[in-house]
Amino acid sequence: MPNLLVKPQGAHGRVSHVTPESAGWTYVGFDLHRMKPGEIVAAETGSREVCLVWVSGKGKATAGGADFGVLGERMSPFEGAPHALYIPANSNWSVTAETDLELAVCSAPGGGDYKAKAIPPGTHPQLHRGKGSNIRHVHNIMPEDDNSAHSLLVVEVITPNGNTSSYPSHKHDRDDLPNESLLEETYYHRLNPPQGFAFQRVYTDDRSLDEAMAVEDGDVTLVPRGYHPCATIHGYDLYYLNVMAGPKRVWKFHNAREHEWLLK
Ligand SMILES: O=C(O)C[C@@H](O)[C@H](O)C(=O)CO
Repeated sequence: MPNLLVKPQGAHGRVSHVTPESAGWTYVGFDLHRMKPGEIVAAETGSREVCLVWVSGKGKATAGGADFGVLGERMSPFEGAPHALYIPANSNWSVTAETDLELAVCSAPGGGDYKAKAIPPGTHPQLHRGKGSNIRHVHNIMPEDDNSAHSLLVVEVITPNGNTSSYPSHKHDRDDLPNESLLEETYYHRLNPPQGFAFQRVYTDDRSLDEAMAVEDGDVTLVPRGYHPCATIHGYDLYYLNVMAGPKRVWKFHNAREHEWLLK
């Protein structure tokens, strides 16, 4: 099985590159580009649909021949909501950086009759989940109820320092609706301030998979199956961007029974 902790390669250009082949799975792809003003990244989508997320910085976008203008507002993922752009399969896109730009390219198998669409900040209200030291702040970017994609689900989460998230432990690794859906998932992690770290455990009930990872700024983690809670340490907030996809565009998770009391 591939290593579940993917470190960035350098500080400029395409620093993270996760494909279904490299991850040893079927659906989710994730790239992270760090661009300088004037640099261009462009691609054909082919059989996959794509959601571009302006993690930080500004850039001019075109998709499928349409001009979407300059997108991006925030200069840090810890400040406000993101701009994003959905592009269906069999199309193309380009982004020209106007400032230093941290651009995420989230992808999954395409299909259906979907149109390229900008997703500006405020499209989905910010959610606050959990209680006490399990409070975290959620910006949905492409949630399942928006009916605007074939298989991609995209969300970002801020976990304040000292808190947990993706917790109590839950999983989504069985195609058994209405009880549970099967979704692969990537996490793109940022820390504030950046010298910090956090932890993520990926594990199954039988512990045939059980990895505890120290996560640093810019790391990507892979969740092929199993529970995947995160924990931050005092002084360091954690941002992550999740990409999920599977055979059905439904996020139906199963809570670890032994921790469900925390929800009562
Ligand atoms: O609520 C959270 O803490 C975020 C998680 O739900 C995260 O998006 C995830 O684990 C999705 O399965």
